[in-house]
Amino acid sequence: MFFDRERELGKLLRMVSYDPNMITFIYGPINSGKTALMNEFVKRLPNDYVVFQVNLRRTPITSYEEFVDILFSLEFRDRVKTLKEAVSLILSAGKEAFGFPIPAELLNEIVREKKPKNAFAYIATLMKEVKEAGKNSILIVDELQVIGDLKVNGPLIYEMFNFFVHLTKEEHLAHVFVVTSDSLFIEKVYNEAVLQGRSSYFFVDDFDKETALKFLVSQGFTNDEAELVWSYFGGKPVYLVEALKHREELKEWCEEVLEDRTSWLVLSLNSIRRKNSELFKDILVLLNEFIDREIVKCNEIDDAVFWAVKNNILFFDPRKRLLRPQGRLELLAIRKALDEVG
Ligand SMILES: Nc1ncnc2c1ncn2[C@@H]1O[C@H](COP(=O)(O)OP(=O)(O)OP(=O)(O)O)[C@@H](O)[C@H]1O
Repeated sequence: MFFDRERELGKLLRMVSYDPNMITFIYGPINSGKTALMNEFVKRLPNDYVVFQVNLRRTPITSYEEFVDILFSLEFRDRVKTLKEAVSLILSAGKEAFGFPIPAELLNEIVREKKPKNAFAYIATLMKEVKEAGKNSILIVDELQVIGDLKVNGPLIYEMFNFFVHLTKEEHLAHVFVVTSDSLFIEKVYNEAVLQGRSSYFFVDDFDKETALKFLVSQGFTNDEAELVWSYFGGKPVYLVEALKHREELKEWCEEVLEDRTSWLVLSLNSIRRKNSELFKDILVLLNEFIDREIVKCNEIDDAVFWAVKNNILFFDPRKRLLRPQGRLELLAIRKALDEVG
């Protein structure tokens, strides 16, 4: 059951009705519904689009071979002998193509030579052929940051950024969407010279109050029940969906989830206190800012901010340079945890 996001869907569909020009980074707090939104977007695309999804979160990627494995998914292995056959397979597969079909011989060469450029050149050629056949390519990459440390003749991520610029601004071959919840990654991307003037940012936030309440009421909740859920979880879709399963003992369930999140935070803070008392003090000062505010200005990612963002307690928006809890649950957990450790 997919709910709302009509404004976001309208924007995305409009975006791809023009020639590709920029890489679009889809970002936002954790579990805000980025993946669900992109899935719905794909469903609503007209049939003259071909969507290639590269999901890097499925398995850990620690080598070039593993990266190539994800790119050229097993599903299409050994099914084509030539580029022409690969293109036919894509065109006959419908709107969603999972991975890029590639002749086995070429794949072996790409793995042997360890030159990501060759893999990307092959994909660009495929997309060119797709375009000549009258279809528009869309590339959606989920969790690109997982290859952040991977080096294959230099950092692989830069090779990918260059490839995305080639597909968009230079050749207008494909719309490229990079989806991530990692705001530290977005911060790096935002300051990356190679991406200046070549990327745009699309923010997917939790539902606002009106939408969250509408969703819950549309699923049979009373206004009071919906208000109660909002007071614990704000508009975080994942919890709204979970709340539906706990209607019989709603208040207890809300309290339990908050208790769990608070205990986890107290444990993490106590562990930091033992290991690094200076950092612990700085984190306390930082979290104390949220005692009477929900959002604060942040100009510098110091160690305390880094820790809180890395551990998904806070979310940092690099464009507005704002820091806030990942969701309402985290805001409440911070306030309770400070009572215990402070
Ligand atoms: N528009 C929506 N309508 C109904 N349910 C939704 C919607 N968006 C998200 N959800 C629910 O919330 C869950 C989490 O959403 P999703 O996985 O899309 O978040 P995400 O932002 O991609 O997460 P991550 O932070 O892990 O990248 C979904 O599995 C779904 O149950």
